[in-house]
Amino acid sequence: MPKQDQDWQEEYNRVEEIGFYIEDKIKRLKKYMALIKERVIGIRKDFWDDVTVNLTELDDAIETQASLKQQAEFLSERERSHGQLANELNKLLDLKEKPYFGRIDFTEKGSSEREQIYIGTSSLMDQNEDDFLIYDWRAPISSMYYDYSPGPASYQTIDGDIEGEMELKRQYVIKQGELTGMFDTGLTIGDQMLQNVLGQFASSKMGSIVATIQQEQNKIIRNETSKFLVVQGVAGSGKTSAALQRVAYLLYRYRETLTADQMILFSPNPLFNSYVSRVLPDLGEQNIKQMTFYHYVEQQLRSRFTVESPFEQIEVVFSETETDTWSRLSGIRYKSSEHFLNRVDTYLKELLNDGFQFRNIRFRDQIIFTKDELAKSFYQFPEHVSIQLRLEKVAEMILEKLTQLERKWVKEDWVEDEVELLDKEELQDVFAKMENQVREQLEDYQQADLELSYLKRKVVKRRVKPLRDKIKQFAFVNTKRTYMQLFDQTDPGQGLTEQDWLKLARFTKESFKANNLTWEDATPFLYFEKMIVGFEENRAIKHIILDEAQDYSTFQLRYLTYIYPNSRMTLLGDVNQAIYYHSLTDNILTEGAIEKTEQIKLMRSYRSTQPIVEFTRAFIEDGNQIEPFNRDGNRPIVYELDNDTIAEYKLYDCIDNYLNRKYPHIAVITKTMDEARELAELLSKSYEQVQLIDQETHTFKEGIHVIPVYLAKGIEFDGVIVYDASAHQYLNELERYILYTACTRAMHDLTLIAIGGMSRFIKEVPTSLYEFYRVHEISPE
Ligand SMILES: Nc1ncnc2c1ncn2[C@@H]1O[C@H](COP(=O)(O)OP(=O)(O)OP(=O)(O)O)[C@@H](O)[C@H]1O
Repeated sequence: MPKQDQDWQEEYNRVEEIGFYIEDKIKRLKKYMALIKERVIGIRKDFWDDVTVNLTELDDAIETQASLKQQAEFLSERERSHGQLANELNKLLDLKEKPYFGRIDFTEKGSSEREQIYIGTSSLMDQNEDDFLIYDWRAPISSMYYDYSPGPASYQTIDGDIEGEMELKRQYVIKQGELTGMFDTGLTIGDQMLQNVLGQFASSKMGSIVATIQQEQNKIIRNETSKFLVVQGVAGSGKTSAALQRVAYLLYRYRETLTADQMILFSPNPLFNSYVSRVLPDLGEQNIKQMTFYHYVEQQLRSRFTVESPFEQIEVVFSETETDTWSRLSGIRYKSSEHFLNRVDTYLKELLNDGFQFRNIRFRDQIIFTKDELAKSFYQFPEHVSIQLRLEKVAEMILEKLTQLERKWVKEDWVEDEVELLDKEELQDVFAKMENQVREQLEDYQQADLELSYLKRKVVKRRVKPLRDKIKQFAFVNTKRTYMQLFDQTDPGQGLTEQDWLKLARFTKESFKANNLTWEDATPFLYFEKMIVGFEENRAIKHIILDEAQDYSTFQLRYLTYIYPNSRMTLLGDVNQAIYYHSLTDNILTEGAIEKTEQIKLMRSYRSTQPIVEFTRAFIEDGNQIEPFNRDGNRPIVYELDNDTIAEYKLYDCIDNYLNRKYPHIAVITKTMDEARELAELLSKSYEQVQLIDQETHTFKEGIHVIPVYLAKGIEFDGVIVYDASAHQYLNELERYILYTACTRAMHDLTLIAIGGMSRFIKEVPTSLYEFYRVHEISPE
C-alpha cells in the first residue's frame, strides 16, 4: 500500500477508535450521572426524614439547624457534581462529533521519541489517565501547531522553553465522527482548510476559528504580558474572533484564578452581542458579560437625564454639514478630545479654590443647610486637601448636625401625627424590639411614655434616612451646575474660534438645563461627576475586551480604566472603520495614543473574497498594505443610475440574484436609519423575510436585512448591497470610513448602487477592480 494510503488508513482507524473510546466513556458517564440524579431525587424526597427537627430548647434548635445545614450541603454537593459531570458530558459529545482538528509530531531536543500530538477543542486522556489522546488547543505544547511550520520549533512552559524538531503538521476534516479529509501543511495553517471555512455561507452567529487560527492571531490570543494590548487590524482580519479565542485561552490558562464573570466584553451594539454569543459555549466555556458602553452610561444617568445614544448622535452628524452656521460637529470633536480632558482636569483643580456649586439641604420643605454654608465649610480647608476628603468631612459635619436636629424634631407635632398613622404591623415590630425587662419594670403610664418616645424616634429616623443616604453620596454637591460653569469660561478650546466656543457653550448649557445629555457630553460629565463623588470601582473585573475600540474617545477609555482599576485591557479596532466624528481627530488606536501598550497589527483580511478586498482597500489610506486572503469571487459591481425608480428596480434585481445564489444572509446597507426604514417598507412588499435592524434589535435570522451602516459593525453578510453610494452621500472623510465599513461587511458579493453620480471614493478605485454599469432607463424584458 502506498505510504499516503497507509497514512490515511491509520488516521481513519484512529478517528474510529477514539470514537468508540469516547462512546464508551459517554455510556459510563451517563450511567453514573443517572445514579447521582437518583440519589439527588432521593435526598430531596427524604430531606425532612433525615433531619431531626426539635425546637423545644435552644440546644435542640441549634442541633436542628446544624442538621439542616449538613443535609443541605450534602444535597448541593451532589447537585454540583452532577452539574460538573453534565459539562464533562457535553465536552465528550462535542469530541465525539469532532475529536480533533490537527496533529503535530514533535521530538524534543535530546530525546529520540517522536511524540504525536493530536489537538482538539478539549483534552482527552487514555484509560489509565497516563497519556493524552487529545491535547486541548490551549495547552502550551499545542501552541507550536499555530506558530511553526515543520522544522525547529519550541514552546514555553513554566519551567522554561522546550525546544525540538517538528516533523509533521497535519490537519483533519472530521464530520460526525468520521474522517473525511486530511492535509499536511506548512506555516500558514492550511490555506485549503481556510478556503473551505471562508467559502461557507454567513451565519447568524459567529463561529469559533480554533482549527485555523493564524500565527499573527495566535500572538493576540496567547499574549499574557501586556496590561494594555492594542490590536489594530484591518477589516475582516479576525479581531473579534481572536478576542473571543483569547478569552477562552485566558480562562483555561488561569483557570485557578480567573472566571468568566471577571471579564467583560464591551461591544458596539446589541445585535453584535447575540452575534458573538455562541463562540465561547462552542469552545466549552461560559459566556462572559457583554455590554455596550452606552448601556452603562445610560444606566448611570437615566434618573436625571435623557441621554442621547451614540447612534442618535451619528444621525445628527449626518444631517449637519461643516458649513452650517452652528454645527454640533466642532463640539463633538472638541468634547471628545484629549485637550478637553485636560481642561476638565484643570477645572477640577481650580475648584479647590473656588467655584463649587452646592444645593440647599432641605428637610420637610425647610432649608436646614444653605448652599452658602456648605460652600463655606468646603472652602475652609487648605488647598492641598482633595475634593473627596473635603466632601467627606462636610458630609460628616452634616450628619452630626442631623443627629442633633433629630433630637429636636422628635418633639415636633408632625412626628406625633405620623406615629398615629403607623400601622399595626409596624407597631408590633417596634414593641418586639423594645426590651421586655425594661417594660416589665415600669408602671403602665411610664411604659406608654417610653413606647411613644421610642416610636417618635423611629418615625424621625425613618424620615431622615433617605436624606442621610443622599448626604453620604454627596448629593448636596450640584455637579450639574458646577459642570455647566465650565462653559462660562472665556478661553476657547483648542481648534475652536471664540465664536464657536460661545455657540458650543450656549448649546451645552441649554441641553443641560433641559436635562438632555448629548452623547458627547455624557462621558465627560460622568467623568467629572465621578472625579468629585468617587468612582464606583469594580475591582473584581480582571479583564476588559474593547471591540471596535477606534470608536471610543480618550474620555471613555480613561473612564473605563478608573472603574476597572484591576483590569487588563485588550483593545481591538480599525482606524479605517471609525464611524464617530470625534475619531477623525483623536483616535485612541493611533500609535502612541495610549502609553505602556503593546501593539499588534493584523494586515490580512479573511472575511471577503480577494476581489472585494482589492476594491475596498483602494479607497482608504495605505490600503495597499492590506493583504487579501486568496479566495476567488466576483468583482464588485457598481451601478450608476439616473433616478430612484431605476435604482429600486436594480435593487430588486440584485436581491433576486443573491437569492438565486442561495445566500442566507443578504444585507442592504444604508447610511441612515430613515433610509433603512423606507427601504425595508418597500422591500417587504415584494419579499418575505425582510428584517429592519434598528438599535433595539437583539437578534437576527436568515433573510434580507436592511440596516444602517453603524449597526452593521462587526457583522458580516454573504451578499451586501450598499444603497445609495452616490456622490452626495459619501463625500467627506468620515463618510469615507463609513463607506469602507459598509463594503467590508461583504463575504462573497458586493454591489453598490449610486443614484446620480457615484461617490468620489469609488472613483478613486481603479476601474479594473470592479464592474461598472450606467443605466439610464429600464429596458422591457
Ligand atoms: N483564522 C481564521 N480562520 C477562519 N476564519 C477566520 C480566521 N480569522 C478570521 N476568520 C473569519 O473572518 C471573518 C472576519 O472575522 P472577524 O469578524 O473576527 O474580523 P474583524 O477583524 O473583527 O472584522 P471587522 O473589524 O471588519 O468587523 C469571520 O467570518 C471569521 O470567522
